[in-house]
Amino acid sequence: MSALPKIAVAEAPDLFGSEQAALTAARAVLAGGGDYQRALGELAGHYERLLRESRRLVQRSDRAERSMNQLASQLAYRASHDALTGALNRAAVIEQANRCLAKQDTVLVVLDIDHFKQVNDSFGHPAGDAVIQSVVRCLRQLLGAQAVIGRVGGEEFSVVWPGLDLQQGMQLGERIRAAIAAGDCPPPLARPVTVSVGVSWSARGSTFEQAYSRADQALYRAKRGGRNAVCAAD
Ligand SMILES: Nc1nc2c(ncn2[C@@H]2O[C@H](COP(=O)(O)OP(=O)(O)OP(=O)(O)O)[C@@H](O)[C@H]2O)c(=O)[nH]1
Repeated sequence: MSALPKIAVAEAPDLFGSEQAALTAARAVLAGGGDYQRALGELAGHYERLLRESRRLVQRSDRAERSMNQLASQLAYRASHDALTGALNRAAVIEQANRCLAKQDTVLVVLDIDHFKQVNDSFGHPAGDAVIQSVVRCLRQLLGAQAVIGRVGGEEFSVVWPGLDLQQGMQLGERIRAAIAAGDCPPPLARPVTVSVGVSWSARGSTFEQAYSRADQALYRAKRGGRNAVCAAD
């Protein structure tokens, strides 16, 4: 069997060739004597340049790290928030609710805009979008920035509130219903919309699916009962 031909591997150029040469020359002077001043001068020149370049590289890498961090937090925000309203998206609501339920009893309020299809049909999809945004704005104003407000479907929203009992949950649901019914939506609607609300209370250790399915059944009863109403889960 014939020997395999040797493949020439190109060596990467030494990025610090001239600095290395100056260092070698300085070492030689140090070991055997010679033109100290010249060797030191060359070394100092290279050292200064290296410092300058290093500073520039460190600044550049700091800038790159800052923009990577910004990008990472933007991506994390987009992955957990609804683009139209800035509310938590469904996956983030599930995560937050399960986290709350693992620690304590929790109330889940689910609300759905009444006759929303008519808004879209009468005023167009962009007006419908503005109504969705106004509902979330109203929830934020009413409940504060710390409240866990989510958009769990097209025109369906949720509020997760740990530590409340069912009666307090019903009061919360009623405050939400009343506040939305009292506020005007942006033009061309320029009148209030209403929401139907379902409220469930779940003991610590329950899952989001259990809490949601009971709140959703209550919401369904609120719709069937005539809308613009709050119902508690059995
Ligand atoms: N503008 C807009 N409309 C949406 C969005 N997501 C869902 N929808 C609309 O929401 C409407 C929901 O209609 P339905 O489920 O029939 O409910 P509804 O008309 O609100 O009636 P009820 O819930 O029974 O009171 C549909 O017309 C969807 O197209 C969205 O992001 N923007």
